[in-house]
Order: sequence, then C-alpha cells, then structure tokens
Amino acid sequence: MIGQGNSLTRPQRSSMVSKQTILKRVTVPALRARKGGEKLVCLTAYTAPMAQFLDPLCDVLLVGDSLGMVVHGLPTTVGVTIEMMILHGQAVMRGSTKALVAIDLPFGSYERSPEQAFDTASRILMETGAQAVKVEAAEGVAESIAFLTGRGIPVIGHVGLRPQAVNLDGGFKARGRSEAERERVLAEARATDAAGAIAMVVEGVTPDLATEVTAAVGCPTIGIGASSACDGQILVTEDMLGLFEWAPKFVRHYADLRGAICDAVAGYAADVRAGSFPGGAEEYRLGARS
Ligand SMILES: Nc1nc(=O)c2c([nH]1)NC[C@@H]1CN(c3ccc(C(=O)N[C@@H](CCC(=O)O)C(=O)O)cc3)CN21
Ligand SMILES: CC(C)C(=O)C(=O)O
Ligand SMILES: [Mg+2]
Repeated sequence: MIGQGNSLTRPQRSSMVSKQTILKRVTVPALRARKGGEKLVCLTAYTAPMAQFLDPLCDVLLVGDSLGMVVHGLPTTVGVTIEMMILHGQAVMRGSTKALVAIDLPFGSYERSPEQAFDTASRILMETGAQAVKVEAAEGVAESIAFLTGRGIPVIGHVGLRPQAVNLDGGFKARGRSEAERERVLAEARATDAAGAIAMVVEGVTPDLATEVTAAVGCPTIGIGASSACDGQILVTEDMLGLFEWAPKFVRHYADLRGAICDAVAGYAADVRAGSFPGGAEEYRLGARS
C-alpha cells in the first residue's frame, strides 16, 4: 500500500522514477541500432562524481567489477561481491542522467544456473535502477542470457579475455593467437548473440578475430584491446586517466592524473610544513560572515 513505507511517504525527486527519467537515458533499442553505425563511446564508472563527468560524453557507463582491483586493491576481480556492485551502481546512477548504465555480475553470482543469474540480476537492477547487466560469457552462460532476456533483463555479454577466468587461464592472456582459441571465442560470441545479448564486450583479441566476431554477430561489439574493428570502445576510466598503477598494453593515456595528484599533494605538504597553509584567505574572522 502506498504511504505505508517511510521511503514512499516523503518522495524524493531524485529517487522517484518518472516516465522522463527512463526515456531520457540511452535506451536498449537505441544501443542495438548503433551496430555498424556511429561508434559507441563507453567507459567504466564507479562513483557519483566520475559518473557526472562522463555522463554527458558517453553512451554507456559500465560499473565494472574491475572496481575490485582499481578501487578496493584486490589482486583480481574474483573477490568482488554483489554488495560492492550494488553500492557503486547506486552511486553511478545518482551521478548520471543520460547514459545507459550497465553493471557487471560478479564472479560466483550467476554461473551456477539461469535461476541464480536471474536472482542476482533482478536484485541488482531493482536496488540500483540501472538498465542492464553484463556477464562474462563462456558458452555455458548463453542459456542464462536467454533466460534473463526472456524475462525483461537486458544482458551485455563479454567474450575473449575473460578476467573472471584468471585462475583457470593462469593470468590475463590475450585471445585468438591459435586456431582452436579463435574457434572458441567465435563460438562464445555466436552463442551470446543467439541468446539475445544487447551488445557484447570483446576483450584482448587480435584485430582479425575482432573483425570476424563483429561480422558474425547481430549485436554491437564493444572492444577493449580488440582493435578499431568493433562497433564501439570501452576502457577502464582510471587507466586512460593515468590514475591506476599499471595498465594493459591496450590502454592509451589521455592524462597523467597520478602525476597531477602527486604534484598537488607535494605542494600541500610543503606549504603545511612551511606554515604557509592556511593563509589569511583561508581563515575565519571575528564578526565577519565570509
Ligand atoms: N585497471 C584495470 N584495467 C583493466 O582493463 C582491467 C582491470 N583493471 N581489471 C579487470 C580486467 C583485467 N584486465 C586485464 C589485465 C591485465 C592485462 C594484461 O596485462 N595483458 C597483457 C597481455 C598478455 C598477452 O599478451 O597475452 C598485456 O601485456 O597487456 C589485460 C587485461 C582488463 N580489466
Ligand atoms: C573492462 C570492462 C569491460 C570490464 O569488464 C570491467 O571494467 O570490469
Ligand atoms: Mg568486468
């Protein structure tokens, strides 16, 4: 009954989903329509302020499970939890209005069965308001993609280098350098597409394999370390900004924010030690209001 719960008795403008709220974001059909057309611009986002910067410039914001490594200092993405994805997903939704927001299902939260995948995906969409989830799509996961799609949940696939399989692969290894591998990635991509995925990330593959995958599937491909043959590109934002301590070979650095931060902090430290910060402009005065 409306009016029973505290959260509904005093509606907050920002959290009430109006017709406009959903319509002003990039929609799933609009995303799908970009196949072979204008390139899709995608980046990861984990926080509200970063989402605010990126939202006007991007088609898709991905709350990637890379946040475990980039923000939480984990060695791989295997330790990321559903709760972490929800907390960061909520922050990104608060900081964005226009981009389609998709959230990675973390390791262990979807692989067992279509039912497990549905429970996790529906919970994540319900608690964040995001539009889509992303799954790392080994061939066996295609059944779950179809199960979710058939029940109203848009799914983005992720083929090629699958970071959640790092323990099996013995590292983050590029794909498509042998014929057997090429066939496996192509099979994963075809199964993901046939299951109804709205798009798929293609990670860490050779340019000819990226070309072949992009031609073989009906949904847009979003490349990361997969050449310009894909229908769009994604990078981890902290990598392209030069904020993360290491970066894969496929990253281009568009800024050196580590350098900028170190310079800024060195300046602050020097001023504090010299007693020159705070100065007059940064002090409160008796009787004055500002
Ligand atoms: N900061 C960050 N950026 C990412 O792109 C990223 C994450 N974290 N975490 C999750 C996954 C892991 N990813 C990675 C991590 C390392 C390599 C890497 O070192 N690759 C080797 C390729 C080795 C080979 O040739 O097979 C490289 O030299 O780039 C690639 C992708 C991509 N994702
Ligand atoms: C790099 C993208 C595709 C990703 O899966 C992540 O950030 O977790
Ligand atoms: Mg991921």
